[in-house]
Amino acid sequence: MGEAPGLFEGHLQDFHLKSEGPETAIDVGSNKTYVFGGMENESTSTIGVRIFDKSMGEWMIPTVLGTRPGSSKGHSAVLIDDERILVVKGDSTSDDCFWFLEVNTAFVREQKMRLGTETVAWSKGLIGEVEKPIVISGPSGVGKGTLISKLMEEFPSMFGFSVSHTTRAPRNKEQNGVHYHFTERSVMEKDIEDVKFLEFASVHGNLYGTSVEAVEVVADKGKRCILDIDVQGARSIRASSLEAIFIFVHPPSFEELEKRLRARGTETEEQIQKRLRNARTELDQANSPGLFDHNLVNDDLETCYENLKKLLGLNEAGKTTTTDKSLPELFDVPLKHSISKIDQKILINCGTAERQNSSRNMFALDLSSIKGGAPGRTRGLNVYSVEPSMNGVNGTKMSSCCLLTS
Ligand SMILES: Nc1nc2c(ncn2[C@@H]2O[C@H](COP(=O)(O)OP(=O)(O)O)[C@@H](O)[C@H]2O)c(=O)[nH]1
Ligand SMILES: Nc1ncnc2c1ncn2[C@@H]1O[C@H](COP(=O)(O)OP(=O)(O)O)[C@@H](O)[C@H]1O
Repeated sequence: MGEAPGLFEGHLQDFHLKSEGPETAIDVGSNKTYVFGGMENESTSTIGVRIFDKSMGEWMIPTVLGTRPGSSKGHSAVLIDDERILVVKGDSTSDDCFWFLEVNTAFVREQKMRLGTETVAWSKGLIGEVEKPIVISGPSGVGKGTLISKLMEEFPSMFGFSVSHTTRAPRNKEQNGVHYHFTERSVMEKDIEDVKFLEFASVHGNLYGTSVEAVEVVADKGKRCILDIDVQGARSIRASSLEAIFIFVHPPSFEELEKRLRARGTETEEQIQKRLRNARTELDQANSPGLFDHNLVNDDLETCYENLKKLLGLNEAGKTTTTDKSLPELFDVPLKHSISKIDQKILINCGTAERQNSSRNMFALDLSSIKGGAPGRTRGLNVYSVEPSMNGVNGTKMSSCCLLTS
């Protein structure tokens, strides 16, 4: 904390402030100016964030949540609404140029209360429609893993598994980083403190959790995320900003569940007993109002799998289209570019002397399409190329114009 450096004196009211070096300042409300740029510190290479509180005349260094953008030699920024700022990284491609700094979303407000510090959260913007993640819950031994494996095998380009963290010991054939990230309890507890998990729960005596990164990795590949988590985790996800489809898998009978658990041969008798006790509670909770969207009974495996595909809209035709699914076409955002906000659209002008003949100089980002937010990715960005006109774009008069840095 300290005094505003001379650089900003007299300029802080200016909505689009240009600073020396790769720094940007954006006013949010009448009291705060968010300044970002440079490096956070020598050991991290990311865009740092500071806040100047005008009423107090003090700088604040916020707690920064979410995966951060890599460092950039220049970026532009614009205030979207009183909840978030869009930062466009220069000298990058469209799969890594849109970053949202959440300053007052529900998630950020909640974390501010919890941490007792000024807090912001980064959320990377992903172009294109990504379908909602799928949460699959059900008692131990019901066949969740078997169903998920079948889905991933049949549709490898469509689905990606969210690899959870757990403190339980690996089973014989389980690989670290593939089935789970096997973790020490103390490490996982620290990561939970540092808000690295979307959700976590104590299940059968061990900690399990979905890290923000586990979901982001899948989203970044343009795949639909599948989460195999318990009922407590499903509840937490329901309450979070991650919109998902919730499926509960039932056994045909309690006896059959016990038979499968024993036949799997991965647990000791004591662990089997614990899992069976917990299964009764989980089965009771399957009917909690508003929690699960779909219930499946895994009696005959093939029938259950077909039903799962049906409820996910995967018929033979779907299979053909989804296998051909490709990521959106990439475009470059040069270091020198500018952005402007017009109603619910952001215009990105990539026009430079060298690129004057390029037909792909001007892009529009439709803000009305954005979904989700921190922690995780802001999905479904609709970006398209537009023709500039004398009076703005397609006759729309440009309002605020934003800075570019270099
Ligand atoms: N809340 C939560 N539960 C999880 C997570 N990962 C796995 N689980 C659940 O933990 C329970 C135990 O999983 P596991 O030890 O692999 O045993 P299994 O269900 O018998 O295969 C299952 O109900 C999983 O759905 C997670 O990240 N979060
Ligand atoms: N419909 C089914 N009929 C018979 N056995 C099944 C069926 N579905 C799964 N299994 C078997 O039951 C055991 C438990 O399945 P698994 O997928 O590990 O359950 P979960 O992931 O829910 O703990 C495995 O040995 C699996 O092969």
